[in-house]
Order: sequence, then structure tokens, then C-alpha cells
Amino acid sequence: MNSSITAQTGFAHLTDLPCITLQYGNATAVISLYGAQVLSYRPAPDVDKLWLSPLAQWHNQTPIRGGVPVCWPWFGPADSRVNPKQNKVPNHGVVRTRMWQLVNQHTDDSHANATLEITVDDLPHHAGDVTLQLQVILDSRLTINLCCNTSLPQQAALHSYFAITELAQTRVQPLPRQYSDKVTATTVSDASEQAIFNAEVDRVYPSPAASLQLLMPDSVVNLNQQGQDATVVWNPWVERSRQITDLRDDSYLEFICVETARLQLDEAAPLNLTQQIKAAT
Ligand SMILES: O=P(O)(O)OC[C@H]1O[C@H](O)[C@H](O)[C@@H](O)[C@@H]1O
Repeated sequence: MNSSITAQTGFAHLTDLPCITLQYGNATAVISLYGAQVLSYRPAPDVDKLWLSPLAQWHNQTPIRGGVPVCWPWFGPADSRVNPKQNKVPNHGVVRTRMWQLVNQHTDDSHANATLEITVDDLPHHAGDVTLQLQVILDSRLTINLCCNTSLPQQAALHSYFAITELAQTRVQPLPRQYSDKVTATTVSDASEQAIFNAEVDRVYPSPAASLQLLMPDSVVNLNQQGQDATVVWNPWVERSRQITDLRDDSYLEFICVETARLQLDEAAPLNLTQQIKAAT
């Protein structure tokens, strides 16, 4: 299969955004250097498995709404273990809104592969430089690996926005029956191993299975994860879609987030987190 990696300026309406495109046979993936964010994954030319908000922006320290944001070294608001002085810091860490460098690329007849890197020297809980790498491999599936060799307290998430067609008929399975519900701030025991979407969903599922399925009426996406201790499932529903400025009022009908996350902060450790996306149909 022929493969290539090309630099390009702009993707969708983000016309001045520096990006690279990986191509492998008929499949393509577009990665923004701002945030090292995969914005598009098309296993075939006509269908994007990822969702990008039509209102997404990237200027003025705005994280891009859609694709696969990289959350690091904290998830959500920063805990005191990663932000001891409780400085004012952005949600989901600091690397969504910084430029990364393309440090390695390789293509052959079995895949296309690019590695982006960023060095951060201003973490509130760690003196000195920390280097983070994101490797994206495109073959018959898309593999995204986030790696940090420094031992430090660090959370991370590959916060994927999946494009869906019928929210009411979309399912994620199998999921642990017990989860932490961020909407009600309670722990919930569900009778089912499926997540369905008929209200705001913002859930942290601890110890998830390595393989999950996103079931939609017309397609299935298989998700594989490694290095995670949680899967986060999010859909903002009606009110939050209205409140979030880079979502349209009805954007909640177009995506669900299924996020491969490492959330433990009890021990300082290196990081090696992977999400693989394979379109089954
Ligand atoms: O608006 P953002 O900072 O990108 O966060 C978007 C969402 O990310 C995760 O899914 C969290 O669990 C949600 O609570 C949060 O609202």
C-alpha cells in the first residue's frame, strides 16, 4: 500500500493551522501541530470517524474543540498534587494550547507514522524540563500513543470526539457497571454494561476493559486502549451545548467523547497511554 506524510496549512475552517497529513492507501489522518491533536481520521475518503466543531478556534490559547485533544499533566481542574500553589491553570493541562514539533516520520508499505514532541519547563509541581511524545501510526487502524519517560505525578487523556449519526441509538460497551458520575457527583451502580445517551453524560469508569465498541445504527468503531486506569464518556446534551461557546446549540447530537485516561496521582511514574481506533464497518 502506498503511504505518505505531507505538511499542510489549514484543515476545515481552521485555514491557518499548521498540520500534517498521514496517508496510507485510502486512509488519511490529519494532525494539528498546535496541541498535537489528531483532527481527522478517515479510513476511507468519504467518512470521518472524528468530529471537529464547526465553531472550533485555535487562536488566543483556545483548545481546539474536536478530534483527539491531548490532556496532560492533569485532567479537568488541576488537583493540589499537580498544582500545589493552586495557581490559575487551564482545564485539562497545558499542552492542548501549545505548539509541538514533528521530530520523526516514517512511511513504508505497511504504515505511515509520525512522532510529535513537546518540552515543558513550567509545570507547577515539577522543576526542570519534561518531554512528552505523541506517536500516530496509520495502517488499517489509527494508533495514538502518548509517552513521557519522566517519573512524575501526571494524569493524561486521549480525549477523542467521535462523529455519530443517531445519538439516541448510539451505545458504548462493555463498560464497568460502577462509575463516578460527574453530573451528580455521585458513584453510580448501573444495571447495564452499556452507556446510552438520553441526558448529559459525564462519567469516569475506573478499570475499563482494553477493548470497547461504539455501536451506531450504520457503523461500529472498535476501540483498544492500553496504559489506562479509566475511560471517560462525555456528551454535553442540550444545556451544556448551549453554554459552551465553541459548540453549536445542537452539536451534542453529532458527537460523543470516549476518552482513554490515566488518572491516578498517587505515585510518580512515567506515562505510556495508547488508544487505537478501528472502523469495523
Ligand atoms: O471544555 P473542555 O475543557 O474541553 O472539557 C470538556 C469535557 O471534558 C471531559 O470529558 C470532562 O469529563 C468533562 O467534564 C468536560 O466538560
